[in-house]
Amino acid sequence: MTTPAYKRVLLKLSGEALMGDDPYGINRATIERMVADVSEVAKLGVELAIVIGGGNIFRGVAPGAQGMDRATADYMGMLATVMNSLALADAMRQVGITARVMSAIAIEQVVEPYVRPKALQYLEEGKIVIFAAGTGNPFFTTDTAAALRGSEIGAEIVLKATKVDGVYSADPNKDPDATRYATITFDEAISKHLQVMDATAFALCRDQKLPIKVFSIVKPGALKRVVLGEDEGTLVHV
Ligand SMILES: Nc1ncnc2c1ncn2[C@@H]1O[C@H](COP(=O)(O)OP(=O)(O)O)[C@@H](O)[C@H]1O
Ligand SMILES: O=c1ccn([C@@H]2O[C@H](COP(=O)(O)OP(=O)(O)O)[C@@H](O)[C@H]2O)c(=O)[nH]1
Repeated sequence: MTTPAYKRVLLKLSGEALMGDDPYGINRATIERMVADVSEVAKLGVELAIVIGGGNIFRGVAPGAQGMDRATADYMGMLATVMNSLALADAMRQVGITARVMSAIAIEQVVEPYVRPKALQYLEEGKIVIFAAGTGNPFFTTDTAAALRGSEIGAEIVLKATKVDGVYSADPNKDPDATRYATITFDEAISKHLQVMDATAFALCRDQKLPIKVFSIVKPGALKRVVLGEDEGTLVHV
């Protein structure tokens, strides 16, 4: 089966996963592998928009940010996502994929600003759009940015590629007895305080009836399996 289950998706890539086994920063082999996964899916004809996090860079500067004003630290985090977006777009360029980076905060000499109709146009042209700088607001996360942009562009689903292979009854990195859900409702995920995504992102997707698939960013072929509608990860639904 090679028919994709979706026409347009919003892919959220973990920033933290970009560092691979390094203590922080962008691991070359890791970003190349992510691009290879994305490329496979793009070849299926799926329109792809991407939101990438910033945890890999921000973790590196975090010791110096201790005691910092929260909003200022968050702006630094947003700038980290801009760096990751540029690195991702360039890694795509190197393998012949056309990507456009659009930023939620104005830094016009570096990347073009986010303009919704322009983003829609790029997607229709088959280009990959990378949304940088999260929502552009402090006190939010890139997961919420994924929910927001996913809603704006009319994506059929938000695909959260992260370090775990789905939503568990508790944080699997802390609780060895945690069990994975095949599917879970937004209300359940919110009421059980499952931390795999923040409540703002869950609530926005719930209100917009935009399902989320949580799956592993490290498992080979997982993204393609998800896009083909195969049994992979956890579906969060209304
Ligand atoms: N109930 C849960 N199910 C799955 N993962 C969970 C859960 N609770 C907490 N987590 C943690 O959430 C992490 C993923 O969320 P997050 O830190 O936002 O990652 P990302 O870098 O993808 O944005 C996982 O690595 C896992 O340790
Ligand atoms: O709309 C947003 C998106 C991100 N951030 C900041 O950017 C950081 C990096 O994003 P995130 O932690 O979501 O990335 P990931 O977990 O994927 O590495 C966050 O911690 C926030 O400090 C923010 O302030 N507003």
